[in-house]
Amino acid sequence: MTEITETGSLSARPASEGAVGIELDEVSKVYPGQPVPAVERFSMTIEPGELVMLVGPSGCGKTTTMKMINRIIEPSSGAIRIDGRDVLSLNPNELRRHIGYVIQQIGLFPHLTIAENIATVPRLLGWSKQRTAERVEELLTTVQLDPGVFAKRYPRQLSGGQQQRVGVARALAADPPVMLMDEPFGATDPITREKLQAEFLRLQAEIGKTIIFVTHDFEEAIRLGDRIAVLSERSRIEQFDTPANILAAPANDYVSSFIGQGAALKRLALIPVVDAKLGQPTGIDGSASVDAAASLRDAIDLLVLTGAERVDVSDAGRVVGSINHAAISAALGGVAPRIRERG
Ligand SMILES: Nc1ncnc2c1ncn2[C@@H]1O[C@H](COP(=O)(O)OP(=O)(O)OP(=O)(O)O)[C@@H](O)[C@H]1O
Repeated sequence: MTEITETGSLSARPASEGAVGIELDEVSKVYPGQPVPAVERFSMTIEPGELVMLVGPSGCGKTTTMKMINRIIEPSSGAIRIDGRDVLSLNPNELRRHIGYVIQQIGLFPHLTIAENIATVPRLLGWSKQRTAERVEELLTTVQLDPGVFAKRYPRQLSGGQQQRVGVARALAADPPVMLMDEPFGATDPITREKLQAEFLRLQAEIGKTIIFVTHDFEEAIRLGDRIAVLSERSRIEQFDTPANILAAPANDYVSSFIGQGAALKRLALIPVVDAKLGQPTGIDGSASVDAAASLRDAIDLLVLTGAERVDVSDAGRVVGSINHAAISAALGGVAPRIRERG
């Protein structure tokens, strides 16, 4: 699997060694007293190490679908298997210790320090003090919070974005093979949100967990997901595919309306410059250049910004060709976007 990082470079994203697949088989949920199911016969297979985004409007059943996986909500019918094992046959508490869970409200315990919050599951699992302390330190560093500064603080002494990072660290504490994330960055301002998304992508490139991520933000789904499931009422799957394929060929009007304006521009963000047919270098000394590993959207950006007809493309500081509008259009129409596609 390959993806483009926020800096525009391509990177492999291996599934972590312990990553597991998840299967949902005709899963339904009817809340007591409700005439219609909140989720109706939802089926999906998620590959080990895959990051699947569930995207859909408010009330369509995203959260219910996800919470059935760790049995915070019990399904009314259907089967759920993690690594081939029937989730409904497992002890729910035991199950939840093996599934990381991050939510928008973060849910840190206010009376516990950051270190104690992160240590919640290791403590339940009976880890030694030393092993727990080492893990806490490692995780704080992973989510880019200095342990010396933050370990002993209380949640109220952290900003929203910092608290959200602690939420992610806490979910990762016992190295669960599966992570469920419910609008984890929803409550943060746009700048913090983007930063958290970028950090999260970097982290996932390292840890390769199997992740189900709920969002109502299609842009977020495109940016983060290996595959996106676009859901309508009762968690009906309108399309389940890679971001590139959904943008290139929305299955129906419902999906198109979700994509909104600017589908071509959104697709450009997923295609690397090297996928376009490059021309000869401009030969203009000191002219602006775009990195070969950056996206075609970056190339368009530079063309618009400079007003040039053509800009150079560089690789490791060396000019390897040039790109213009025509080459970018051709890349959109002529080749299948390959970023984020499974390979
Ligand atoms: N405990 C409950 N009892 C009855 N109905 C419920 C309950 N929880 C959720 N619902 C209903 O089930 C449907 C799906 O809710 P769910 O929270 O899964 O949607 P969602 O897509 O996650 O929405 P949002 O994006 O607003 O969080 C909604 O119509 C909701 O009103």
